[in-house]
Amino acid sequence: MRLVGLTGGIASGKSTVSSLFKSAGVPVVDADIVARNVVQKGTGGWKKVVKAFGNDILLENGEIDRARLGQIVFSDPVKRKLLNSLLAPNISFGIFWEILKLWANGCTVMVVDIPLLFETKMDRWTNPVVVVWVDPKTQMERLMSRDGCSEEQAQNRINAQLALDWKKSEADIVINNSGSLDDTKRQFQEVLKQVSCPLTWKERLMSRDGLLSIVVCTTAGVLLAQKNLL
Ligand SMILES: CC(C)(COP(=O)(O)OP(=O)(O)OC[C@H]1O[C@@H](n2cnc3c(N)ncnc32)[C@H](O)[C@@H]1O)[C@@H](O)C(=O)NCCC(=O)NCCS
Ligand SMILES: Nc1ncnc2c1ncn2[C@@H]1O[C@H](COP(=O)(O)OP(=O)(O)OP(=O)(O)O)[C@@H](O)[C@H]1O
Repeated sequence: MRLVGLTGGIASGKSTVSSLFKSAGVPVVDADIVARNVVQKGTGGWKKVVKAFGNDILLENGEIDRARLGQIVFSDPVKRKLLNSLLAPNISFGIFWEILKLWANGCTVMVVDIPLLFETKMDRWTNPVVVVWVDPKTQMERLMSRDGCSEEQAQNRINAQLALDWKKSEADIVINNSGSLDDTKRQFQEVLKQVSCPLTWKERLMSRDGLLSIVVCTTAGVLLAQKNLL
């Protein structure tokens, strides 16, 4: 199995690239969706967050007010660390579960879209790591325009993550998303070729069918050996 790590900075274009992967038939595990699911009303994650941050972060219907919680954690590193530590186990398990389901379905190449891939050190489980990079000015403009936030709020969100240039330096593959969507799509075609190249023997062994072959061969070997010994 090949686990492709997809990461970048906030509003650098990860979701845009992950949609391209999905359109090309490559399944994507989206950590932002997992992170949303684990704090749905009544879940264990929801209970932990409400206990730590109080009822003030709830909407009238009892769901978490994400905008409110975002304002709190993106302007206070201590509170952000608290939220991260509370949710990390739930998010990691959720991601693992989604990967396991795809693996059990026989999927051999999948993408995990994790904004905090390097920050959470999950990059050690993925290969190759694709970083979606964007120049700082464009990142700021796109973030402010998409989220309708001020420059200060946008800067706080950018500062909450490791520097995008550093992530770029650690990447196996970089997609420069500073230009047009067509430009990104062109780069994506090359990336798709790279991530779809034949699996290495290690990746094959890690896939469902590879592991099944090992189990079948080992069982047959043991049975044969026992028969010969009798
Ligand atoms: C703070 C919250 C409530 C804000 O929700 P909101 O709907 O406004 O944003 P959303 O979840 O769509 O995240 C948007 C982007 O913000 C960035 N981001 C989210 N959480 C964090 C964080 N803890 N630290 C740094 N950046 C973050 C990511 O780039 C993400 O793609 C939410 O992001 C959250 O619960 N974060 C903690 C969970 C987490 O770590 N998520 C990242 C998945 S690896
Ligand atoms: N090449 C592009 N040209 C113009 N706009 C773009 C381009 N790529 C992405 N965008 C826009 O920039 C914004 C951020 O892109 P996107 O949501 O894909 O980023 P992201 O990295 O997934 O963000 P987040 O970290 O918040 O999840 C979106 O509004 C998107 O439509």
